[in-house]
Amino acid sequence: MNERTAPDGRRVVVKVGSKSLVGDGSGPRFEALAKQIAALRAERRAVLVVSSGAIALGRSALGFDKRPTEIAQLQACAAVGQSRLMRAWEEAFAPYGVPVAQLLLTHADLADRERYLNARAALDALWELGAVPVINENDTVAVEEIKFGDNDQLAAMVATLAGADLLVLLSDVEGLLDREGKRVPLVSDVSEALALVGASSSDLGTGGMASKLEAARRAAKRGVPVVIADARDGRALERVVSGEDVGTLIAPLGAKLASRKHWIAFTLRPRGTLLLDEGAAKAIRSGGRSLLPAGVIGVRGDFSPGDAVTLCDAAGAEIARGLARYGTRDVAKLAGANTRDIASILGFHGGDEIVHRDDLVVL
Ligand SMILES: Nc1ncnc2c1ncn2[C@@H]1O[C@H](COP(=O)(O)OP(=O)(O)O)[C@@H](O)[C@H]1O
Ligand SMILES: N[C@@H](CCC(=O)OP(=O)(O)O)C(=O)O
Repeated sequence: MNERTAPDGRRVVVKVGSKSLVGDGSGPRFEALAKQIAALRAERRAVLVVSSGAIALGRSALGFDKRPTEIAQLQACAAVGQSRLMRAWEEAFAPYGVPVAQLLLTHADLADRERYLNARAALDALWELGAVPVINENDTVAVEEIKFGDNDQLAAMVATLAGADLLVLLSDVEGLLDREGKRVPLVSDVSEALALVGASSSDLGTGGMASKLEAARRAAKRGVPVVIADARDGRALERVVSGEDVGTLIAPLGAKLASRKHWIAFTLRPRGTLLLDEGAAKAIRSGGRSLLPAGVIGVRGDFSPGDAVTLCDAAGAEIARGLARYGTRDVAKLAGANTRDIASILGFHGGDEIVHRDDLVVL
């Protein structure tokens, strides 16, 4: 596929990287973005911003000349920088009379289905009331286990949460560049595109191009097209939404996963691994089947009933993700057993399946 078509941007998530917001000329960046977003709202589009930059802004306010490495210091930078970041957004939107709303999220907020749905309702209410939500990770309280990874991943999760039909990742590059430094307009195979990627050149951002492509892969599974575009172009967002050939479009391929299944596979973090024998691996791969105890040959990790687990074939290759009906110890006892023996092995019966097909996503 090498032709681009205009994305249907009724609901648009725009992620802006630290370097773009806090590097040279950051004042005009906030203003240029606010102007474009206000114009999109006037066309009755719903827009939300995932904004990085808290740590970078806080770090200069606190006098660090390099990014600190100690977690507590990074958290302090985020706490100081976040309010400056919001002030910059508020000032940029003020001329258009657009209220901005701060949402700080941790992964734990989205890993709980009820909190996830509450966050979705809050976004809908904000849009209905005419505000522009500005989302960042709650870095001040987010320790390693509850981190999203980086804001590219946060943006992909927020795009599916918000039911977006377009995700724009703005960075300080034209888009994905090939080995000759030329812009790649369209990516249909993320794994192939990843081969082009080197490390990020700055100590401001955390993601790099690989992270943007991973985020795009994640969003594409929910049918959301992603464009990586250049924040240095003051009209980039406008151009992307109107379908101009700028940046790199990562087009969704294949069937679109249902919202809950996407959440199981791409928002939840697997707490353990189930190893399957050949027959079970085949049955799961072909789709539409539950995992029964008989096909389990090994279990790793520490999970409870309802936690996400990853399902691997005997060679360790990941096949699927799903919600376990039993915890680690019980799965270990049930491995290889016949379904009718579950109650006698465990002393209770929590369901015939280790992972029910309704809770299972083949990758
Ligand atoms: N093939 C590539 N094409 C474009 N950029 C690349 C590529 N490989 C690595 N990069 C790096 O990725 C960076 C963008 O990621 P990052 O620094 O995390 O930005 P942001 O703060 O906007 O998230 C670019 O500035 C560039 O240094
Ligand atoms: N949440 C952090 C940003 C983390 C991040 O992913 O940064 P970037 O790679 O610049 O998008 C902050 O506000 O500083």
